[in-house]
Amino acid sequence: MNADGADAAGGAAGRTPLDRMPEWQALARHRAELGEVRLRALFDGDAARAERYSVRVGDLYLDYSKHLVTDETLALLRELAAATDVAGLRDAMFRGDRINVTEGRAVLHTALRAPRDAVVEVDGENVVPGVHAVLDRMAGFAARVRDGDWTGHTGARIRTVVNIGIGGSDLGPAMAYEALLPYTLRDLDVRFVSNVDGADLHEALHGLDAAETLFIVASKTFTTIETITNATSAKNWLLESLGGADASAVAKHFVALSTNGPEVERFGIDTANMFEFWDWVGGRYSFDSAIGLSLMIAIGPDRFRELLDGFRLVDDHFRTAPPEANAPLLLGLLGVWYGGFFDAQSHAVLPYSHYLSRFTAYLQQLDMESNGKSVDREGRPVDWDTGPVVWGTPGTNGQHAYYQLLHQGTRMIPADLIGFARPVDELGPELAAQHDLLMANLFAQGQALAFGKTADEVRAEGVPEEQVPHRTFHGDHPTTTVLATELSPSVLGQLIALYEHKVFVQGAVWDIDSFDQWGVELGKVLAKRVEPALTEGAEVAGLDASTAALVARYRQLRGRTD
Ligand SMILES: O=P(O)(O)OC[C@H]1O[C@](O)(CO)[C@@H](O)[C@@H]1O
Repeated sequence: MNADGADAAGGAAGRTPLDRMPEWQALARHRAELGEVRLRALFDGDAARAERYSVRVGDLYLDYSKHLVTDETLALLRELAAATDVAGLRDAMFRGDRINVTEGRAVLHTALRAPRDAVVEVDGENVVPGVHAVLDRMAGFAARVRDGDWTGHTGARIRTVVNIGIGGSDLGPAMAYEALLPYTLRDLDVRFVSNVDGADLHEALHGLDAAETLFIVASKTFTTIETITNATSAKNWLLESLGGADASAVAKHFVALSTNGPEVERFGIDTANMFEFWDWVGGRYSFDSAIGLSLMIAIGPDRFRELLDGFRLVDDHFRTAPPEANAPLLLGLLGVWYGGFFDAQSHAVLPYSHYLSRFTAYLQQLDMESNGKSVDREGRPVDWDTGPVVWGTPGTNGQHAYYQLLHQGTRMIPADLIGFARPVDELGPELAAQHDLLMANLFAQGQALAFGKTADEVRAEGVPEEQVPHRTFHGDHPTTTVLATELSPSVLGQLIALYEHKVFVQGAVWDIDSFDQWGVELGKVLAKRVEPALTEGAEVAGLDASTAALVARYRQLRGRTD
């Protein structure tokens, strides 16, 4: 129960297991009755299918007509959403209920983009004024860095910003920085360091002048070993590079983004240089919080607010659009359909934009850390598949790498094809002209995946009979096409919110806690235990034979054996 006495699981306690729900069983029967679904037949039988199976949200147009579904499928999926109370849990999330049951936390990334006059309460306190206070501080700081008003220890202007963080404290801003490069100050470089492999920091520092470098240490907990290790090395580099400057130099070159003031202070960063956020912001949902500071410096506060507006547009849509036209709900349910009834194990996200080259990596954490769970919210093992493996890279590169498997392999891999009507202005006429070719590829891939090429069509081209099977494309590979106007800050916000809420819908249906991440803990604990074995040859109790042999071999290769 939360402070209001409401059910902490947002009404999910005691829920009938998904696969025993009549609505799930109705879908299973429907799937059996459908048998082989042929998209050619579905399109032939319904001239209006493309129009009917599309939805507009803000600047996004979603075509889901190339999915293996009928009106009945969609109706049954909506019934499943109703039976699993997706809307109830959604409202509980927006309201600030503690729907992250295993951590007892509210899940309020939506409050990060709420308008100033909104009221969102956690334990009776409106969190919105705090959100805007931090945004305003960030805007003030970002403006000073951009204008050259914030200077380093020697009085030099900041020319490079290095964000040190990992997971949700890296992937969002790193992805968005690349996505919005045309909107950035080109003479202010932003680099991202995440890996504890010293090579990452080494390369990021290459060629930098410490006097002109600002480090942003981004960590919700401020205890993440990778980030603290990198930040410590960066601090040492700075002080050394500044000719043995004293610790006061840190105040001009280090700021922190965190929920943990005491740890920030312990690290040696003045909390006056800390931009806070709150435990009700999950790491992978945090990039529109203070964690976005590096991005805000790069694109400026106004553009950052446009990004937040984009998020909010989709939040409002998700809260208010009817189920038939609710884009995140539809996308979530389609994934449930393929995971539950087609044994789809993975989901490809294929952006036809070079600027979105890190988009899928960002979604991997969003989706897989959220929905990679195997017990329900009450801790009972689930008997149904949960989150898929999410993967993909920008088209058209993927076409010349792994699309072969998408077209002719044996696996069911639903995919999202994401493209933009307009190329970015900066490209100039000649490069912008290439955009049509890029988009022709996107449309062609959706078409080929859906409709394939029959053996008769292959024969009609005069292909020798023995080659016909090799050149036949079965088709019926489902895709959603997301066609947006252009890759602007607002559109990026819309896209991310679309996926955030899609992931939410799936977690709600599958009855899992999409907001914890216990699965990352064991590896962290074991790494801490194994490290002394590598460095000092310490005995590690309970080390299995395989790992012990690997450790011994490693020490031998490092010349550390006695
Ligand atoms: O921001 P922090 O606390 O450094 O955590 C970084 C990342 O580590 C994780 O906790 C996983 O280990 C992610 O959920 C999070 O985004």
